[in-house]
Amino acid sequence: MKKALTIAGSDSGGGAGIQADLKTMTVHQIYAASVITAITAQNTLGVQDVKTLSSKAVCSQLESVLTDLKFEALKTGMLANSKIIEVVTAKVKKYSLTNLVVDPVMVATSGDLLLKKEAVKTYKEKLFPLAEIITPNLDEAQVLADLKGVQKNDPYALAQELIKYGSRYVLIKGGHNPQAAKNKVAQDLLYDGSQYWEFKAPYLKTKNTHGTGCSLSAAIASNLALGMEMPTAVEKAKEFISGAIENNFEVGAGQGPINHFWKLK
Ligand SMILES: Nc1ncnc2c1ncn2[C@@H]1O[C@H](COP(=O)(O)OP(=O)(O)OP(=O)(O)O)[C@@H](O)[C@H]1O
Ligand SMILES: Cc1ncc(COP(=O)(O)O)c(N)n1
Repeated sequence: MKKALTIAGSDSGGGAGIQADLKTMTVHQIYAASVITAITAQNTLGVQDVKTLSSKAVCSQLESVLTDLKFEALKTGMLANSKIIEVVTAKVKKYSLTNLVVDPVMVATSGDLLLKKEAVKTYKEKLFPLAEIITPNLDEAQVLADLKGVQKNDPYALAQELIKYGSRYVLIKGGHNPQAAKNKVAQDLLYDGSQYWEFKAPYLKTKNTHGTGCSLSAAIASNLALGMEMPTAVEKAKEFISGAIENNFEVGAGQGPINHFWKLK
């Protein structure tokens, strides 16, 4: 049994965060362990409250799992602030962890902030250089790259800028790209500093996409744990997400979750 670790926030509504990661890893037949960074009071309508754990509490969870379990891959989701990013960085170094997938979560689908502004710099300087891949959505890529003019909306320019921070791959997710709904294509762009890979899927018209970003990065980490090369890991993860969005179901009155279980069909 391959093992993967998620370091992320809890979504009490079960659609995103740690809960989405555990479901995703489980349906990929990966043994999943979790380190919780924050407890969000959240449902399909939004985030009602956030309690961020101390970096000490995150540190002791990491020590517990890393002194005992050996992981083939890990992912980070909501890291909330600079101190937590620094603790994660220190442990990745101390335990020589490989196959690190960094999903730089900043804002929930509902628009609620999940990262302190000061932490953007820490991500870029400390954690990105250790990552095998970073997976920002278009909005996050824009904040991280800080480009001006037309380049701001260009995934190719954004990928070229972000690869400079030292991750091996950059994946710019296109679900929030206004072009996606217009052209009816959800396109993600992978870049390794010299080659581009475009991953396309039909853009599905549904409000139930809560947790897509978390689940995509957890699926990439699962596929890396299973031994896939990065382009294949992303291709398979994208197939998984497209199926999970297509098979979504109604939970709650707002933006509902995707259906992780379709993979078991
Ligand atoms: N309506 C859609 N139809 C098809 N694929 C989609 C749709 N929305 C998002 N995706 C895909 O889902 C994955 C997550 O992309 P997105 O850009 O939404 O990331 P995110 O913003 O981090 O996720 P979230 O919406 O959970 O915050 C990508 O592979 C993207 O192409
Ligand atoms: C704890 C937590 N982590 C991540 C997200 C982002 O997911 P989404 O953008 O789909 O709301 C979230 N809403 N909550």
